[in-house]
Amino acid sequence: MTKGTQADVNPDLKKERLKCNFNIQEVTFIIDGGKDKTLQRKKIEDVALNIAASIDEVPEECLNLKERYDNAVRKSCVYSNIVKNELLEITGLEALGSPGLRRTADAFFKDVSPFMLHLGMFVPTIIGQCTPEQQAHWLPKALEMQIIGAYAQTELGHGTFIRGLETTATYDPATEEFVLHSPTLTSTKWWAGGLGNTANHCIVVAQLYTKGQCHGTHPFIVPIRDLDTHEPFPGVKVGDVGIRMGFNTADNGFLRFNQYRIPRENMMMKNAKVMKDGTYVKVARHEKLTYGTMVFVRVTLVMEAAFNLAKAATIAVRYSAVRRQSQPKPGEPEPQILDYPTQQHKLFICIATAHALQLTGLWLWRTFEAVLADMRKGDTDSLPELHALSSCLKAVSTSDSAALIEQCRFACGGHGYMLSSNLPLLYSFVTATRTYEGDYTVLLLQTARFLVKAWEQAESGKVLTPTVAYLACAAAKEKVVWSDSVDGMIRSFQAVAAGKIAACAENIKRLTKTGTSLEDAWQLSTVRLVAASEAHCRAMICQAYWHEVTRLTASCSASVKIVMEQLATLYLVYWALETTGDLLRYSTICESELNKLQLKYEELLALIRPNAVGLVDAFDFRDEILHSTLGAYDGRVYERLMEEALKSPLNETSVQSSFHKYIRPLAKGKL
Ligand SMILES: CCCCCCCCCCCCCCCCCC(=O)SCCNC(=O)CCNC(=O)[C@H](O)C(C)(C)COP(=O)(O)OP(=O)(O)OC[C@H]1O[C@@H](n2cnc3c(N)ncnc32)[C@H](O)[C@@H]1OP(=O)(O)O
Ligand SMILES: Cc1cc2nc3c(=O)[nH]c(=O)nc-3n(C[C@H](O)[C@H](O)[C@H](O)COP(=O)(O)OP(=O)(O)OC[C@H]3O[C@@H](n4cnc5c(N)ncnc54)[C@H](O)[C@@H]3O)c2cc1C
Repeated sequence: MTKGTQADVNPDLKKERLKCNFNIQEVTFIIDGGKDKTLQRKKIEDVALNIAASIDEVPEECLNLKERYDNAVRKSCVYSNIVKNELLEITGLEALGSPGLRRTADAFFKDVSPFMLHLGMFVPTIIGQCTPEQQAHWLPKALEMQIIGAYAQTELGHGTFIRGLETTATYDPATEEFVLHSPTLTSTKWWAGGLGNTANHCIVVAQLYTKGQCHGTHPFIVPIRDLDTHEPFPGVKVGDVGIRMGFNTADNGFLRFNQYRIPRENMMMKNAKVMKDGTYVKVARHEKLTYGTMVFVRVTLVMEAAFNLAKAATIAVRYSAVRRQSQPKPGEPEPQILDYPTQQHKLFICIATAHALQLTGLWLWRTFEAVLADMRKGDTDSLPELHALSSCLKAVSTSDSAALIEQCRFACGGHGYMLSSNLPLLYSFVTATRTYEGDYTVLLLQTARFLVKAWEQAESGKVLTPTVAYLACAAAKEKVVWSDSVDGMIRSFQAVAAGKIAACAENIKRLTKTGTSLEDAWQLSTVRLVAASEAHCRAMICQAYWHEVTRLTASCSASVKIVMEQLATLYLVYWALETTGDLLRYSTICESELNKLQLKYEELLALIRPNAVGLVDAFDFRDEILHSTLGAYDGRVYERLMEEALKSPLNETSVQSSFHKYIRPLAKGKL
């Protein structure tokens, strides 16, 4: 963070920091995943952010669309040189996925880099879908930025239903080439980040045809523009998809092929091959391994959701400590808005959710690495559970994060609406995560498939995988008695999830018994299935969050343990109160226990209040990364709002030319 001199800091924020009763650094280490990780992140931030060339003279939002894109490309080039020359030196390939890199990217780009998908999906797909020989060919070029890539899977007509993609890649053994073709308007590739004007290569997901037979979708690396002139190759039509709600510097593009040829070797052949004579050979043991990049990105998106929510919470909590408004007690000074319990209700759940998602995200990452290690040995048994886990966690984390970032904006009143607060841009960026890399509903329904199967296994007494092991108790019809202890609350969330899954399974059974097809019975149950999947995910987050807090604070100072447990308990109580209908239905909770729970929640708000600023300081965001007039470390909110306002192009002259052209003639009756 950029601390400045103490003299510059807003006096209310100074007092807040004196009130904080725990060691902030210890909490930072927990959030980062360990002291070593914090040190590495800070080193990456120091190296990257010392480069002055990235600083914008005019705020990004004051530039027109084309200027914004050009500026984003300029900064992307500066930034990729830093990554290539400095950061990869520090940590090797690991730097690409490091939180340090993710954070410094935000210091450079208030919106999104047009290179984001190059690092975020093009490089990971090369690593995940290429043979070692192919990797040796493509990876150095991509890391050296000799080629820039995008990931074009979605089409105008299909995003969710991958099996319905229409782009074809037909093998021609005579020339040992694939012929890429876009047979219809709806087969046009659409949305790929970096594709519109920036990328010269693209991973294209297309239906593979060889020897007259379709083998389903496969990924190909496709050169689309000349490396020197950057002109699209003949047979390639590429461009920008038009202005979007956010992501306007991400260069999302469209792409069409007209019988466009690429060498056979450009098929990514780790999981399936086409031999020179056109023979198709399946290498992978699991049907869905070509979906691997999506699983990887979904796993990373859970921590991405935590990261963005932590930024919004930092902005809103610091602002709420500085802002004073209203006079609840006559004759007394106006209170800091952070003193209002309703404001605490809006904001403390944001801090707790950022912790919950970060710690669950770290746990998910370790699970992902373990599954990858198994798969390297040829064992794909845990892939279905990873897919189920990553699908629901991606859906719920991105949805919660977007909703709570918007809540942070509301919590900042009118000033939260200013682009200079950074909350609107943050929201437009994060709300897209609910859709991309798998829509919310669609992913919850993927998890639901796994849950219904697990329920059937539980009923027949089979051994269950760890994340659904709780279903065994429910299948044995063991009644859960409500208790407001942490374990009691987690057990009750699990009972809710189990009850909902059981109701779905029963509904499907009932419908099929009366002659409805299984597909129709499934469709008729999807509203319940989504709810069951969400309940399962919530129970899992509660369990993982509490488990991680207990584990990680075991060797911490007592005050850190207390504040971390207060936050985690707040998360559980908040969700119990949000889902009282479910708890009344599936546990023994009653009116008096609900009243007790509400009191407990209000007590927790009061307990967390003195540590609120300390808790957001522990996220350890430098001002360059927050980009916010309301959230800077020194709390000079009003000064910064005024400084930013003066940068508006509309303040360059005291009279606009439109006055002479229109307003004056209008007043004189001459228009
Ligand atoms: C310079 C700056 C740098 C800064 C760096 C900053 C980094 C920031 C981080 C962010 C970067 C990334 C940005 C990303 C931008 C967006 C990119 C995209 O959207 S790309 C586009 C993303 N697009 C999407 O996400 C599209 C979403 N759609 C889909 O993924 C699929 O169509 C589907 C999964 C919904 C269905 O697939 P379908 O083939 O129809 O399958 P069925 O339903 O018929 O199920 C059959 C069986 O298969 C099973 N199974 C399924 N999947 C998997 C799996 N992965 N595994 C295992 N199993 C799987 C399933 O469980 C079932 O099993 P069972 O029950 O039978 O046992
Ligand atoms: C900012 C942004 C960046 C993107 N970047 C990329 C990229 O780089 N590369 C890329 O390939 N793609 C990219 N995408 C595309 C993205 O992956 C898709 O938009 C996403 O997967 C959703 O698919 P869709 O647009 O087809 O939505 P649809 O599937 O058409 O969804 C519309 C509605 O239908 C519902 N629906 C669809 N199917 C079902 C079902 N089976 N059951 C119940 N409801 C259903 C959905 O829940 C949703 O409410 C990007 C999208 C955005 C917004």
